[in-house]
Amino acid sequence: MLKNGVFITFEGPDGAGKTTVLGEIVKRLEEKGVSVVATREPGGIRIAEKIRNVILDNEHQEMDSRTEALLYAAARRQHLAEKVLPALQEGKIVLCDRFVDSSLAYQGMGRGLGMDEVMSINAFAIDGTMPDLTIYFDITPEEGLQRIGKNEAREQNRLDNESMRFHKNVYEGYQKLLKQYPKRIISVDATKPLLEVTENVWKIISAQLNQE
Ligand SMILES: Nc1ncnc2c1ncn2[C@@H]1O[C@H](COP(=O)(O)OP(=O)(O)O)[C@@H](O)[C@H]1O
Ligand SMILES: Cc1cn([C@H]2C[C@H](O)[C@@H](COP(=O)(O)OP(=O)(O)O)O2)c(=O)[nH]c1=O
Repeated sequence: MLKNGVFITFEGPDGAGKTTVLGEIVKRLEEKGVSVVATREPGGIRIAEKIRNVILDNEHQEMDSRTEALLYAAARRQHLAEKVLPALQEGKIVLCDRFVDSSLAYQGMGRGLGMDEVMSINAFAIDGTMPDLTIYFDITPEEGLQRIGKNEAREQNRLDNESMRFHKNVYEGYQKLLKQYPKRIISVDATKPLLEVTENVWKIISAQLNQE
C-alpha cells in the first residue's frame, strides 16, 4: 500500500492526558501549515462511533470479553479503512488517540485474553498497518483515574468503572508493549504539568516528522 503520510498514535491509561495533549499538538501542527487529521478510537467515523456506544454503554455489563475485543477490532477496521488509510495516502499526518496497543493492553492483559490472541484478531483488522510512532503517556492507574474523577464533565464509561486490579493489569500490559516495541513506542512522563508533557510530546513528533 503506497503511503506517504505519517501515522502517529497516543496510548496510555485512562486519564493520562492523551486527548488534551493531542489537541495542543494539532494546533501547533496546523499553525505550521501541516496537513493533519486528528481522530480517536474507539470511534472516529460513523459506524465505528456506533460500535463505540455499544462497547462503552454502562448498561452492557453482560458483555463477554471476546465480544468486547472483537467489537474494538471491528470499529478499528472501519475507522482505518474509511478514514485513516485515505488520509495517509493523501500524505497527511494522522494523530490517533488510541489504536491496536489499547486492545493489547486492555483486552489482552486487562481482560486476560492474552496479548498474542488479541493481536491475532487485530492482525485481521489492521491488515499490516501499524503506527510509524506511538507515544505512551506513562502514569499510574491511580493517578490517571483520579484526574478523571476530578473532571465532572468527563463521562465515566464502562471501562473507566472497571476495578483497580483491571487497570493495574492494563498498566502491566503497556509496560510489556514498551519492551516489545522499543523503536516504535516512546514513553513520556504524563505526571508532569500539562505544558511540560506537551513540550516533550512536541519534541518527539517534530523529530519524527523531520526524519520523514
Ligand atoms: N499533565 C496534566 N496534569 C494535570 N491534569 C491533566 C494533565 N493532562 C491532562 N489533565 C487533565 O486530566 C483529565 C484527563 O485528561 P484527558 O486528556 O481526557 O486524558 P485521557 O484522554 O488520557 O483519558 C482532564 O481533566 C485533563 O484536563
Ligand atoms: C481503543 C480501545 C480502547 N479501550 C478502552 C480504553 C478506554 O477505557 C475506553 C475508551 O474510552 P475513552 O473515553 O476514549 O477513554 P480515554 O479518554 O481514557 O481514552 O476504551 C479498550 O479497552 N480497547 C481498545 O482497543
